[in-house]
Parts: sequence; structure tokens; C-alpha cells
Amino acid sequence: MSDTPPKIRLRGLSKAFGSKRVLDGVDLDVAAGQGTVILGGSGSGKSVTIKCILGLIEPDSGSIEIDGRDVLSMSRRQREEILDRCGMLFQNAALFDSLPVWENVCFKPLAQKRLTRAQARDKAAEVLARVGLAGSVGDLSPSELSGGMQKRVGLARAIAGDPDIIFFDEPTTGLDPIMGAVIDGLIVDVVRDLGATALSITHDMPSARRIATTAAMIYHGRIVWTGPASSLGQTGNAMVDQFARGEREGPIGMELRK
Ligand SMILES: Nc1ncnc2c1ncn2[C@@H]1O[C@H](COP(=O)(O)OP(=O)(O)OP(=O)(O)O)[C@@H](O)[C@H]1O
Repeated sequence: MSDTPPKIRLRGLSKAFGSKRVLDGVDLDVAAGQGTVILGGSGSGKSVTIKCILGLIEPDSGSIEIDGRDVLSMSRRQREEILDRCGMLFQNAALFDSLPVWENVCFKPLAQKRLTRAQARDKAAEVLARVGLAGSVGDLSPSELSGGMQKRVGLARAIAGDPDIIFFDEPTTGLDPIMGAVIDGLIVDVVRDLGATALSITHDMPSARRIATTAAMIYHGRIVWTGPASSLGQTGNAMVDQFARGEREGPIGMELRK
């Protein structure tokens, strides 16, 4: 056990939608300054977990601590201050087609009036360069970009506020394997340069091994295994290894596929 307190600590996190219990006591420590990935079948509650941390879904019970502070019991303003230090790369990048790339990149600081439009243009050019895009891309519409470029723009938006914590929701989905590796490399670089903590969701095992140090598997609403991401596929845990290798036979039954 490390002496450094976790950046994010979840204890007993539970959430049901109607009669459907999705999270049933999630316990998870996300180490500061490292990458952690949550694995689990479709519909197992990975996104709901991240949405609870981001304040987009209120859990029914349990606690969420960030830097040792319980975010569920703090005031709305205090919670917003903490969430302002978080960045998010959404699945499919989730860019606004009606806005040029530079306004997408600096959407949040512009909406919060923390930057003037001129400052936001400069900031966008700076972060676009960090993800390997020319400043001129800032004037394009997201619809004019390839999938790989859209992910880069989504990554630029995620880091534009110099966040402490960055969430990555399936960052390589829809990309060819080489572009996926390129995006993973950028993720590792920007997270390291910012000294940030990264919490990711992915079904892509090579990506999980690249972007995370620690992996955690969610099953039936709980974290059932945590260990080194480098060991995925050879963890010795039959459930995790079946999942990581994508094998049909194993302890994970067909109920996940219903
Ligand atoms: N706002 C909501 N209202 C009702 N049900 C929801 C809501 N959000 C999520 N769910 C349900 O919670 C379950 C878990 O969803 P979640 O999106 O967390 O899955 P996931 O593990 O991220 O899956 P995937 O890998 O397919 O993205 C699903 O059955 C989903 O339908």
C-alpha cells in the first residue's frame, strides 16, 4: 500500500435506476499522478461510476472523496471548484459542429468568461500544438476532421483547463489500431506533462495496458479485482483473464450479453 492518499476514493458507491441496481457498493482507489482503467462488460456501470464522480449522476449511497474531501457532502460551489479541475475526453469526442475547433477547445473557459475570445484563440492554438495539430485546424469545423483528428481535438479540450484529473471514455473507439496507439501515446504524454491523474474506461486491452498502470474490473456492480494493467490477460484471476482475452468460455456467463 502506498503512503500517498488516493486522488479519488470511492467507498460503497451504489446506484439503482428503478428496480435495476447498477452500482452495488463500488470501492475504488485511484492513485494520484497515475493512470487507472476500469474494465467491465457493456452495461456494467463504468460510465455511471464516472458520471457519479463528475456530479452528473447522484449516487443513492456511498462516498466519493477527491483529495481526501467528501464531494457529496460539500456545497454546490465547492463541488464546482473541484470539478473545474477535471477534464473529460468523451466517447466519439462529442464536439459541437456548429462551433469552429478553437471554440470547442476553449468551450468551458469561454462559457465561464475566464478567457476573452482573443485569449481563447491563443490558448486553443497552444493546446492544439500539444496534441500535434496545426493552429490553422482551429478555424475548421469538427465535421471537416477525420476521426483521429476529432479525438485529438477532444483531447485538447480535455486539457485546455490544465486539469488535475482527466477522464477518458473509450478514447480509441472507432480508430484504426495505429491511430489508437498514437492517441494513447498523446494521452500518456499530456497526462505526464500535466502531472495529472487519469481515470479511463476502455474495452481495448492494448490501449488499457498503454494508458494505465492499474486496472480495476467491475462485475455485478462491484469492483471484483484490481491489479497491474500490464498483467491483463495473465492475472491469474479467471474472470479478468477471460474478459481481457475476449474468451467465450469462462466464469463470466452469458448474462452480460443479454
Ligand atoms: N440515466 C440513466 N437512466 C436509466 N438507466 C441508466 C442511466 N444511465 C445508465 N443506465 C443504465 O445503467 C447501466 C450501466 O450503464 P453504463 O453506461 O454505466 O454502462 P457501461 O459499463 O459504461 O457500458 P458500455 O461499456 O456499454 O458503455 C445500463 O444498463 C444503463 O442502461
